[in-house]
Amino acid sequence: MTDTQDVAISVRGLKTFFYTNNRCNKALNGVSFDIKKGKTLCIVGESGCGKSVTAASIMQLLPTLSRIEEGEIIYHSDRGDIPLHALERNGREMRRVRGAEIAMIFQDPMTALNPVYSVGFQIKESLKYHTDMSRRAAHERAITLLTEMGIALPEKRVNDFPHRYSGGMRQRAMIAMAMACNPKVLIADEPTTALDVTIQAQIFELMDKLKREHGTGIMLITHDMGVVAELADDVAVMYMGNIVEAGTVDEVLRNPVHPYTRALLASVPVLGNGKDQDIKAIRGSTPDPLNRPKGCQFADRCDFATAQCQAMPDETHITPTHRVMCWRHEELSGHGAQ
Ligand SMILES: Nc1ncnc2c1ncn2[C@@H]1O[C@H](COP(=O)(O)OP(=O)(O)OP(=O)(O)O)[C@@H](O)[C@H]1O
Repeated sequence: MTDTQDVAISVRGLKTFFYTNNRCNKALNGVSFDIKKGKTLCIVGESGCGKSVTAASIMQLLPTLSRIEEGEIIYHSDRGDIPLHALERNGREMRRVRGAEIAMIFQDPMTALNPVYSVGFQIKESLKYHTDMSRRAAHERAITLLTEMGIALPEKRVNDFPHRYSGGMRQRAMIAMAMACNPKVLIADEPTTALDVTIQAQIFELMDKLKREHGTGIMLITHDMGVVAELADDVAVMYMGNIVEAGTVDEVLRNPVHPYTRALLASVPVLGNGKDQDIKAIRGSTPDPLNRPKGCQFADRCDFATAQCQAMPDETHITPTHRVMCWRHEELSGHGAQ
C-alpha cells in the first residue's frame, strides 16, 4: 500500500460480526485500506455493504451486539502507533482520540449535537475536555469555527440552541464541532445526503479545505459517484462486507475491473454525458446477510460469473495501488496481474 508516514489510519484484515438471535452476520469480512494524510478516501457501495460498520469499528462506536473479531486498526498518531481495535470502547485512550484526533460527522447532525445545549457550549465543552484552552479562548475559537463554516452573525449564533439553526447550518455546526480540535482524521458518513446541492457543495468545499490546509485524512462514505469523481483521491468499493476493488480515483473510475464496480458506475448518470445515457440498474438484489453465498458474493448478479466463482476469489494487485477481488480480473482489466 503506501509509506506508513503518509498514512493516518491503516486497517488490515478487519472482521466485524453482528450476533443476533444466535445467528452471525459477518458484516465486515476481512477489510483492508489506508486513510492517508491530506487525502480523501471515498467508500462506496450499496446499502448494507458495511460502510457504516467500517466507520463505527474505527471509532469504537459499534452497537453492543457486534464486535471486532479479527484484524487491526492502527492510528499512526504523533505520539506513536495506537491499536484502536484493541482499545476499550470507552476507556481513557479511546476517549482521548475520539472527537479530538479522529472526528466523525454524520448524515443526521442531531446524532452529534445535543438539543439541550447551545451550539457554542458544545464546541467549548469539546475544547475544554481535549485541550487546556481557557474559557475565553474556547469562546473565541467557537466563534472563529462558526465563521469559517460560513455561519452568519457567529457572535450571536454561538449562543443559539441547535433547533434555532436550519438543516444546513446544523450540519455546518456539527462540522465546526468536529473540527474544533483540528483532528488528524475526519470520518464522514453520508454527511450531505439530506441537504440541497448548494449547501452540499459548501460542505464539500469545507472538507476539501481541511484536507489542503490542515493535512486532515478524510474517509468519506457516499452513495454518490459524482461526489467520488469530484472529491476522492482514493476509492474503495464495498460489497457484502468485502472491498471488491480499490485504487486511486482515476484507476477505479477510468479502468473499473470488478463487474460490481462496472455495474455501479453504469447505474448512475455521468455528468457531461447528456440526457440520453444508457443507465442500467444492477440486476438482482444483495444476498441475505445471514445466509451468504459461499464464494464471490456478487456471482449471482454478475454477467461474467463462471463455476470458479463459487469459491471466494483472492485479492489481486493490477497495479501497486489498484486491487480487485475477482477471478476474471485478467480478462476484465485487459492485462495480466503484476
Ligand atoms: N445495529 C445493527 N444490528 C444488526 N445488524 C446491523 C446493525 N447495523 C448494521 N448491521 C448489519 O451490518 C451489515 C452492514 O451494514 P452497514 O450499516 O454498515 O451498511 P451500509 O453500507 O452503511 O449501508 P447504508 O448505505 O444503508 O448505510 C448489514 O448486513 C447490516 O444489516
